[in-house]
Amino acid sequence: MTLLSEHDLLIEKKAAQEPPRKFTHVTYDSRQATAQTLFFCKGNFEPAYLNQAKEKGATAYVSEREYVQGQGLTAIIVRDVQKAMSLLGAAFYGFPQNQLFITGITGTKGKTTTAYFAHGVQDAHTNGHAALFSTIDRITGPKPEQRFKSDLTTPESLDLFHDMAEAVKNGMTHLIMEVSSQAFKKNRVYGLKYDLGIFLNISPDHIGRNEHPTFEDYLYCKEQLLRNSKNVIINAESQHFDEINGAAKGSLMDDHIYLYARENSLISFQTQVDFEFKETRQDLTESTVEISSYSDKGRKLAIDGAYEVDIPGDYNQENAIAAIVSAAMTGVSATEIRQHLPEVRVPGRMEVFQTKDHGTVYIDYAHNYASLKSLLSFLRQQIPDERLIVLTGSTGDKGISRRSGLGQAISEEADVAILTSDDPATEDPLQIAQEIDQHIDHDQVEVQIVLDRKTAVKQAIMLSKPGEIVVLAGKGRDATQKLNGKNVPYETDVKIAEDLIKER
Ligand SMILES: CC(=O)N[C@H]1[C@@H](OP(=O)(O)OP(=O)(O)OC[C@H]2O[C@@H](n3ccc(=O)[nH]c3=O)[C@H](O)[C@@H]2O)O[C@H](CO)[C@@H](O)[C@@H]1O[C@H](C)C(=O)N[C@@H](C)C(=O)N[C@H](CCC(=O)O)C(=O)O
Ligand SMILES: Nc1ncnc2c1ncn2[C@@H]1O[C@H](COP(=O)(O)OP(=O)(O)OP(=O)(O)O)[C@@H](O)[C@H]1O
Repeated sequence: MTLLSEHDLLIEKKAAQEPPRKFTHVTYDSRQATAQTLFFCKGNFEPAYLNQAKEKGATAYVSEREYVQGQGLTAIIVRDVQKAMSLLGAAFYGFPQNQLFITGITGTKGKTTTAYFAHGVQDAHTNGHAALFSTIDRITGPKPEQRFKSDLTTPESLDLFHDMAEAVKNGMTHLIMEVSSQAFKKNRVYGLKYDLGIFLNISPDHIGRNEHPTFEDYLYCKEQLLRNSKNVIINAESQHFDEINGAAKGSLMDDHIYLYARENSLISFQTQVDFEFKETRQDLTESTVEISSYSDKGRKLAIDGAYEVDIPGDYNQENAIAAIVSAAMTGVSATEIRQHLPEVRVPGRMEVFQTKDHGTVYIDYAHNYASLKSLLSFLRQQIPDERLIVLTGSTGDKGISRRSGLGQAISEEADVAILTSDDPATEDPLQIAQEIDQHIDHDQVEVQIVLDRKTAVKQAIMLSKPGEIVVLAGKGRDATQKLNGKNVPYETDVKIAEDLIKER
């Protein structure tokens, strides 16, 4: 109760006749309640869930209002249940964050890739004692059963602190986690402080029903990482850099803010950054970047010199720089970083497959303007005179602005577009494809609509000739399709492509 009062969250506590002495479980899902559970009523909650929680043994509930269904239980009425849940969750699991060096990563694009880079290097440095909470998977320990698939980029607070506590129990000393703007908006990470926060970039995305009402709200939520970190690393080339840097300066002294930018970028002439980097070699599969430090605090990290990045794409160099600086700040030497960075691969991000009789196939997660544009313009530079064939769809029920963005990126860079399904959810995939198509310049790009994704993948590869590039965008290694509102198993773009390539 003290914790809630300190944060001005407690409105009232109504104790049951026999108030609980202790709790052995906390949950926000009535189906998971057991004896002596503290139950949280949040989100699209239905009062009947409280009946179920009570039947299963819950002894108290936390909620923004009192429910008749909660009669007989201790009721803890709070101003904001999500905030209360995060604080009480951390306390229930013994404040596991205090025993981990936590690196939080935010940005519209590159969170997962940067998290994998940082994790790969920190895990090697700590002999397997770095945990990872990413969009793809969560790693809470070194054993295979301590690695599982994620459902959200940043878990609900109770799950977050549960998994952190597991990581501590499994001997982990470091945690690298992606922090989505939704996590801040929904207070999944309320009260959590990061040892290090990385801000990669921001561009319009995640605006709409169930997400952010405006871009300003999206930016404000992302900036919370800077306000809750002890040290921050910021990509100075990000759009809205002045606001982002301003948010960092609002809560941190300059000594705790590390800025990086590409050499000769506009911002590198306007602002004193701590690190500049330049590409010294790049091809279709890898690149080399060279870092130079330009401040005392930058020089102290001793990371000047060349690094190999074995995931293609110039934007992955930016992601790698953030990971290199962050690793150095956690005590990893430049030699170790140089050794382990090239070993990192990210499932479903820039995976390259060579065919015998057709083009080179890239499987990537790009699914909005910013990411598809970066990907295609990188590939276009590599093959200025050959055809670039792109397969994409766009998700239903969210990110509506992505449809025009994808059409625009295709018009600017591609020669052929195959429009298909990508989690249409409850929407008609044909209509989504037509919406993307409306934004494609038909004088520049030949368009085909093939709604069955497996057929579309095969068609895209078969259409290509040696020297050309096929991009299968949007799904990475996703093994489900959301069709007609249901999650249906999907072989994955990777498996379909591999099987076809084996045959050809
Ligand atoms: C809008 C939003 O944030 N929704 C999240 C939220 O939903 P919610 O609280 O309304 O939960 P709900 O599923 O409607 O159910 C209401 C409550 O009743 C409970 N319940 C339900 C059934 C029952 O029988 N008994 C019971 O007690 C549920 O456990 C829940 O506590 O809490 C759920 C977990 O408890 C999340 O799964 C869900 O994320 C939805 C699915 C989602 O897609 N969110 C996206 C937008 C998201 O958060 N994405 C970001 C990444 C975006 C980015 O890159 O920026 C992320 O971090 O993943
Ligand atoms: N720094 C970057 N700038 C622009 N595009 C990028 C950057 N890094 C990665 N991408 C593109 O975005 C896609 C998604 O990358 P990644 O999964 O690392 O980002 P994310 O922030 O975790 O994305 P999401 O929020 O969609 O899960 C990649 O497949 C690539 O096409």
